[in-house]
Amino acid sequence: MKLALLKTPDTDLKVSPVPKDTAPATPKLKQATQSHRFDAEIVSVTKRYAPLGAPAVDNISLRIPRNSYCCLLGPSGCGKSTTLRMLAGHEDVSEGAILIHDREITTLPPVERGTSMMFQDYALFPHLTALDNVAFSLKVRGVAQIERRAKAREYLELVQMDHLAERLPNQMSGGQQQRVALARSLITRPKVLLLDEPLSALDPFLRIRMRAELKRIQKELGISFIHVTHSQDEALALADLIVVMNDAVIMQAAPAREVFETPTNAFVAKFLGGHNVIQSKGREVSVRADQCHLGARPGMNSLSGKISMIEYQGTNVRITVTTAENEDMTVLMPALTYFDHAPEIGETAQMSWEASDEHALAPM
Ligand SMILES: Nc1ncnc2c1ncn2[C@@H]1O[C@H](COP(=O)(O)OP(=O)(O)OP(=O)(O)O)[C@@H](O)[C@H]1O
Repeated sequence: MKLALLKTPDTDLKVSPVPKDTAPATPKLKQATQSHRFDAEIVSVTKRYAPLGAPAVDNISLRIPRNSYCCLLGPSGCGKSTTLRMLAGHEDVSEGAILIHDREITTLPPVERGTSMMFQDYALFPHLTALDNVAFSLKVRGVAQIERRAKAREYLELVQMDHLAERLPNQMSGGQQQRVALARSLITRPKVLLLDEPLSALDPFLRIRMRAELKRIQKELGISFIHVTHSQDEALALADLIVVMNDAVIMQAAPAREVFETPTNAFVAKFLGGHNVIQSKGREVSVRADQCHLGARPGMNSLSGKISMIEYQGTNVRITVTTAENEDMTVLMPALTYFDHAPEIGETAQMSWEASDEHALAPM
């Protein structure tokens, strides 16, 4: 590949301090309209940590449309963090190219790429207040104190932490530190924000609250966020674009609803959960667990097995039917229906589904 061909005229390469005229008293943070088609593009990128070893990322291509919330989702070791680190410039690309706003940045140092990274452990400076932590990168860039503090306040307001501006990190909760870390990574006005498992250190309640906040802030700023996660729920809740990875390659990249409703192959269907992968009339299909029923029904396809697990989930009950071939199938039924005739573990059961709810899977 001739990477030079991908270069576009550079109008925004300089690592300039935030322009002086962009520090309004009230936040006006949305980025100006620009003409690029994609916020980020990955073009046939491969990463090999060892010259002869298996690639950690193997010839992946991805286009992230403007103003997208993109989640990189996949099991441990599939190459998500490596992809993120290559976007950030923390890891060299072995082959291929990366573009941000149509400009090739493959070999540029992190600070010149228009990206910013928010780390899992927040990495705040312990001796600096929230305000000074957020202002820090502007200080490094030579922005005057009054201006950088005004700007830092604006970003603390965005993450609803302005009331704790003078607190040190050890005087803040994990969730509050995370908001400060988010403000700190946004103050340089990145074109794309990279987030490596940003919610994993939070308790489940806070995680759900923060993910709503992340989505709000992403839409408010009008930039793309690329967020690495192991969590299917998190990706489905947040993402405009879900990128499912496995074994160093992209299995599917599509809007959340499309990935859930039409997984491309058995890996995606199983990894997302909520699907049964079934051999039906000589082909492999997925059927959503909430479209499967307990008991044989006329005109429907069915299989038989034994009920091996019943999990009460509040709104729904999740019932596992284990077949003679030792395959676990799931029926997700409304709790109210379940309690009408509560089946029990060990019972022989039929699982049925409409042929029209079958979704054909591509061979892997
Ligand atoms: N610095 C490194 N040197 C050598 N191999 C590495 C390095 N970093 C990652 N790898 C390998 O590259 C592959 C992809 O790792 P990566 O960290 O990108 O996966 P991941 O999907 O982010 O996993 P996790 O969810 O566990 O963080 C793995 O096999 C890993 O062992």
